Amino acid sequence: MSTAEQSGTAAEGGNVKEEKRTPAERDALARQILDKPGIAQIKPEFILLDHRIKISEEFLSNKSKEKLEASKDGNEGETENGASRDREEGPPPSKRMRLKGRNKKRPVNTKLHNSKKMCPAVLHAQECRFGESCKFSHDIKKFMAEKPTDLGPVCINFEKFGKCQYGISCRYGKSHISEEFENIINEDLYKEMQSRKVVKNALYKELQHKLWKKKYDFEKANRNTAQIQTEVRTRVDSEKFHKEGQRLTNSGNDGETVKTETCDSSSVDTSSKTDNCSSVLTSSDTEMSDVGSTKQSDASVCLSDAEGIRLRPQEKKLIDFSNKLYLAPLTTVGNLPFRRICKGMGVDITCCEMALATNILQGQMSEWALLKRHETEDLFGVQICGAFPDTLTRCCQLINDELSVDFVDLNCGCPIDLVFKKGEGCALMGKSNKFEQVVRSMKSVLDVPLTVKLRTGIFDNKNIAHYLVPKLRRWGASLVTIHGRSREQRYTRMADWDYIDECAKLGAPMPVFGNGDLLSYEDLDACLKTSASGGMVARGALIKPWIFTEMKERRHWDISANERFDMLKNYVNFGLEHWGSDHQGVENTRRFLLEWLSFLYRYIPVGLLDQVPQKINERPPFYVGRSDLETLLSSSNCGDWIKISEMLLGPVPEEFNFLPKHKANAYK
Ligand SMILES: Cc1cc2nc3c(=O)[nH]c(=O)nc-3n(C[C@H](O)[C@H](O)[C@H](O)COP(=O)(O)O)c2cc1C
Repeated sequence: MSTAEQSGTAAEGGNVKEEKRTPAERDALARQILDKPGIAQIKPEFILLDHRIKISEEFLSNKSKEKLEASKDGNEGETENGASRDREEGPPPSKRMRLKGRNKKRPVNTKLHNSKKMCPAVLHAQECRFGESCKFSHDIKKFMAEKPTDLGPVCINFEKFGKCQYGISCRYGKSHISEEFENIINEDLYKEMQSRKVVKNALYKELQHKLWKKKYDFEKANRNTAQIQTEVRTRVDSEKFHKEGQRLTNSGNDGETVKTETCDSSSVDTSSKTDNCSSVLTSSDTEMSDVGSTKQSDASVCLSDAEGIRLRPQEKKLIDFSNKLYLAPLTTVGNLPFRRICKGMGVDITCCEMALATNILQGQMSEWALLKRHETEDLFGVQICGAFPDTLTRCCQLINDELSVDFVDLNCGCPIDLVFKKGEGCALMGKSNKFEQVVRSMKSVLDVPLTVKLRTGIFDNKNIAHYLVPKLRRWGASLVTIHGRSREQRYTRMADWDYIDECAKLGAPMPVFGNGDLLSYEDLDACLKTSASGGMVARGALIKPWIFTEMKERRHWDISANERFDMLKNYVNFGLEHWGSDHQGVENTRRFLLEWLSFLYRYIPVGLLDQVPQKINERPPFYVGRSDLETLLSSSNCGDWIKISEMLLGPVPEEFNFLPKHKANAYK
């Protein structure tokens, strides 16, 4: 039985018999639960057998109070939004249900009807060019009369930038909307902030049009890709020819076939078990020719540019990645406001969420939004994902020429079917020749370092990263990060740090970062005892962003619930800055906050633990915090996350629904 199943069974027992137990029996059961392996060691006095979170009424919105009343009448099973249940209620879901994926059929976010939105032109005191046919409201008085009451007295955008661009539609408009419904501007502050460029990498209209009309000049990328593709293909053909000749000679001699290393010249053989790294070290005959060809092509590609001044390899920007703390790219949750929180907690390297190269090349606004960089992000990279050398190289040229980034990361770890089946993400690991073309071509158009994020391999027990790491060094990667699990494993097992160690040795002197299960400074210490040059933190940062402070100061921080709540307030303010302070901005901020809360609740306060540190895959029994707020923050109940969002962003709109997007927030 798995750890999670064990804990589930124990807790279920607790729920069913709760009414009939004496205090002594309850205590005994609590200890029994605690003694189970894989369960976080919470001090017995905090263990709660009745799992319903008790929250002071002051924290509850009117809607929540109504729901609470309803639940007292017996409708306890469903949470506030009717979407999720307490994790120990009812029979455990079948394997099929668990594997089904929660993000299918997720409820769609409710959107305000266009007639209830102000026309953007009117908002900015301009004339609307659509006139009568405009689908938005032009009636300012009606709009203001119907507008719900403000969510707070202070608008973060007005306070920080001297002007709130959401004008009268701002949900915190009291501070900057005059009695005549005009948007007040603090001119001095506004001018100062305009010149500062707090957020970089926005897509401007002219560039978007060029991309839409396919008028951007990708000559450099196209030329380099074609040249490198020809080189790789010629080498592969000559190797094939050579091998075939050898095979014929040998079969002519004594009938034996010769087994040769397939890794350099063809697709990585993912069907054979390749756990022994020594084979890579000894099969270096092709390595030498590889090194030669890479060097030669790099030189020719980088120095043959006639159109302008190009950087020679030794002039390109170098980054010393070693011993830096790296916040992993995190789709949906690793947004700019969250990265600002982590910067405040001491992280060194930040990276944007994975962006698809094809969408960037098409000038899609939503994809470009992922590439935005805040001024506090002093070592910042963008992560791109794609399948083909030409698209990825063009995307790199665009990033290199138009954006402010310190490095570009190639995603070769994404396991999801949608990406994998297109030959992107993790699939590149299984195509050695294509992988070489991709990395060398991308590298050839970049003036900043190229980094690569890998998994141990595609299939369980068939590790292939050790083949690829030395090659990536030769192809020009400046850093490789290895997530110590295969695509097939997802999060079902602990990351394999011994294997990461072996790969890091093979990659030297190129730095190799380890990634997987880091949740405390002790975990980082263990990581740095391997040959890895540093650690990348993913879920650990979502569960406790102050992990970076703990790692830097080498201590456990018994952070109070109030401090954690203040952190959420900061996040919400960053969110209103980033997504906007009008209705849509508030609801976007709420949605991303809820996604984050679906990880954050897993933090167990240090002061409650019998055994420090908390481990990432340990599931705690139900417990009470040292205050109502601490208890609320530890709730795994989706309805409680919504309550927290209401404490920060006011009541949810009617028919509000939420289901977390990522399955990785579950213990299994
Ligand atoms: C919510 C979530 C989103 C992720 N998004 C990305 C991503 O966009 N790009 C990527 O390379 N890895 C992504 N990952 C994988 C993580 O970067 C990391 O490799 C993995 O979670 C293992 O690290 P951990 O054990 O510290 O969580 C994501 C992981 C999670 C949990």
